[in-house]
Amino acid sequence: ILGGHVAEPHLRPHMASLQLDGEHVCGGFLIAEQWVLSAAHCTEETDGKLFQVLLGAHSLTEPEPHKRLYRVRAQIPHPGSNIHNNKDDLLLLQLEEKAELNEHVQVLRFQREDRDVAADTVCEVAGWGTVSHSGRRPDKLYQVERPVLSRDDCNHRTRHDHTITRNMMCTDSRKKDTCKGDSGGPLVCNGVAEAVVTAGSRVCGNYKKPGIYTRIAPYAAWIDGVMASVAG
Ligand SMILES: O=C(O)c1[nH]c2ccc(F)cc2c1NC(=O)[C@H]1C[C@@H]1c1ccccc1
Repeated sequence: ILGGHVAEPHLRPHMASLQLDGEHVCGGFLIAEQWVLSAAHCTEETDGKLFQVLLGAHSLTEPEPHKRLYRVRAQIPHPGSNIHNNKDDLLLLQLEEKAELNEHVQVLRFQREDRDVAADTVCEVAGWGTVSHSGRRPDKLYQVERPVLSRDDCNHRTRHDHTITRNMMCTDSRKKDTCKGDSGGPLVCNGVAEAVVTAGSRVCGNYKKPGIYTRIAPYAAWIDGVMASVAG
C-alpha cells in the first residue's frame, strides 16, 4: 500500500496473507469458513506449490493471540485467468479445515448485485504489500482510502487504453495506491467487498495508471458453484 497508514489492528478480521515458506506473497480474504478469495496471478511463480493462509493477523512476524496459519486443500484459479492479461484474475482457496471464527477472524460478504460502484465513491483497501517506491515490505497491515474512477476515464487511451472490461473497475492511483503484495485483497466500499486487487504487474502510485480490480458480482455464480461442488 503506497501513501496509506498502518491499519487499526484487527479491524479487518477477513484479511488473509497467502504465504509460501513463511513469506507473504499476496493478499486474500475469507468469504466463507473454509474459503478464501484472492487473485489467480499470485500462483504464477509458485510452480504448483500450495499456499498457506495466515488469518487473524495484524503483524506478519509477531505472536498474536488469534493468528493462525492454515493449510490449503485446494486452489482453484478461474478457468478464464491467464498470464497474458488481467481477465478473470480470481483464485479460490479451500482451507484444510473450517477457520475458527472469532473477533479477529471473520467472513466478509461480497457484492452479488452486478451494478457498477458509482465513480468518486471512496472505498478502502488493505494489504501487506510494498509501502514505498523502493519496495519496502511492511510487517503490519496497511490500509488506504481510494475514490472509484469511472470505467470511461480508466479506459482513456493515456490510462489503461480500453483494456478495462465490465468485469473490472478502477480507483485513482495518484500517490495513494495498491502495490505488489496487495494483490488478491478486497476493495471494500460501504462495508461490502466489491472487487479484488488484480495481480498483474503494474506501476504503483502513478496517476496515469489507475489501480485495477476484478469486480466480484459477475463471478458470484462461479464462486457459489465451486464452493458447492468441492466436497466440504
Ligand atoms: O502482488 C502482486 O501483484 C503479485 N503478482 C504476482 C504474480 C506472480 C507472483 F509470483 C507473485 C505476484 C505478486 N506478489 C508478489 O510479487 C509479492 C512477493 C512480493 C511482495 C511484495 C510486498 C510484500 C511482500 C511480498
